[in-house]
Amino acid sequence: MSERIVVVGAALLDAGRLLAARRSAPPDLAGRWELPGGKVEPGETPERALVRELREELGVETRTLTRVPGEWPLKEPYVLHVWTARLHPASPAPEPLQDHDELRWLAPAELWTVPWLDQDVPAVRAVAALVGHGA
Ligand SMILES: Nc1nc2c([nH]c(=O)n2[C@H]2C[C@H](O)[C@@H](COP(=O)(O)OP(=O)(O)OP(=O)(O)O)O2)c(=O)[nH]1
Repeated sequence: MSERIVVVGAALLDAGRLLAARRSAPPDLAGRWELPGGKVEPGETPERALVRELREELGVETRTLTRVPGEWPLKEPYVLHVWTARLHPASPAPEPLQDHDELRWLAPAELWTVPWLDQDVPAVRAVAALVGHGA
């Protein structure tokens, strides 16, 4: 039986916009857009994993808010869980420090203007439904 590994993704929200991140690696994912985040490590809560990953990848300080209902299969053995998050008021602005080569804050009307990873599309739809982002 294969173990599932949870990947946490952030629906990072600011002023009604959602942060999308373009992956720079690995080659089969590069150029497509995702919700920044990463694997939950053993013994770590998803919320802590998300704060850690966003600090490492984007250089930001964040607060995790609520789980977006649902889970989405990625390449085995990974499964994607998504949490809404916000920047701390004193956080630096996000920068693509690791894993990404471009970031974009998407207003509701812009949500589908980036080529999301195929496996992220249903997750982004669920985020849109939860936060009232035009889907
Ligand atoms: N973070 C993130 N990963 C995703 C998404 N969609 C998707 O298929 N993935 C895949 C890419 C990877 O195969 C896997 C884990 O993501 P990751 O590479 O960001 O995880 P990580 O930072 O913990 O990885 P690592 O470099 O430390 O090994 O999930 C998504 O929306 N966000």
